[in-house]
Amino acid sequence: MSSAEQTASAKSDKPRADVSKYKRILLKLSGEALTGDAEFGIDPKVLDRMALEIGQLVGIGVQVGIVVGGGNLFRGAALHEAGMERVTGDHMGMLATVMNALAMRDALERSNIRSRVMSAIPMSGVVEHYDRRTAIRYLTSGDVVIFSAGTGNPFFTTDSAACLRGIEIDADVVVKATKVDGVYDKDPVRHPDAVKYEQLSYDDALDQKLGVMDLTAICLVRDHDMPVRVFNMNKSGALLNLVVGGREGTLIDRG
Ligand SMILES: Nc1ncnc2c1ncn2[C@@H]1O[C@H](COP(=O)(O)OP(=O)(O)O)[C@@H](O)[C@H]1O
Ligand SMILES: O=c1ccn([C@@H]2O[C@H](COP(=O)(O)OP(=O)(O)O)[C@@H](O)[C@H]2O)c(=O)[nH]1
Repeated sequence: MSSAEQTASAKSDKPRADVSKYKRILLKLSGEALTGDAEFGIDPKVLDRMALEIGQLVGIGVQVGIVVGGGNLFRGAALHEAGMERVTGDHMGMLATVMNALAMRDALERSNIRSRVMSAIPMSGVVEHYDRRTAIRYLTSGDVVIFSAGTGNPFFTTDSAACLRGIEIDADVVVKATKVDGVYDKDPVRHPDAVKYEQLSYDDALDQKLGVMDLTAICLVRDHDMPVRVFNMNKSGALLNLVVGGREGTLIDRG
């Protein structure tokens, strides 16, 4: 554990799982990851697989908060490019994350994993409004908490929301699930010769504009010394492995 992670763990009040390195994590799932083999929307098979992997963490006593993206349905920037007013597009993007969160909760509950959805935008009768202290109470009691509607504000991304919620709930680490194995010196999808980093400092990630996470999100974790691990969610067992201390993906921290 880095000293930052030890500090984060020491100041939290949650029960400790023995086998895991991290006791409370914030998992960021991108909307696109939910599409799987489908052309658009949500692939139930992907949700079921994710529920299984999240259930393994809950099974060893890890407290799991999740921020879901909405890029499989709507992105404000893309809608704006197509002519829509940006703020309206961002509102649609945030509502898309609520739909994904409901689908995720459904998959978790079908796997007998207790879960809650909270929304940064009040949506009475559909989901609970986000409240930090309530969220921490749910996590402490072992429920998975899915944070939806991003930060509730336009011009942000769900990466920033994940970092924000991770800091707020005093998570030990923010874990970002992607389609690639970690952070590379350039986009590995477009450059087959890209080289993967095992570890990267916040400042290097900012200076090199590495593209795997937006810069607002990286500034936030840097300012609050919150470690981030980027890993491949398509690799079966990778999530559990990294939570028990395996060297999965790339660690972004103080360096
Ligand atoms: N330096 C980089 N290292 C790793 N991935 C990168 C990098 N630059 C760009 N990417 C891209 O970022 C994507 C992962 O970010 P993610 O937020 O999951 O995707 P999206 O923005 O499509 O939801 C990868 O699929 C990869 O193509
Ligand atoms: O705090 C937030 C988070 C998200 N969004 C909107 O919601 C969309 C979906 O989120 P994101 O693109 O981060 O999803 P992902 O790429 O993770 O699927 C974004 O494009 C924004 O339009 C927003 O306005 N504020």
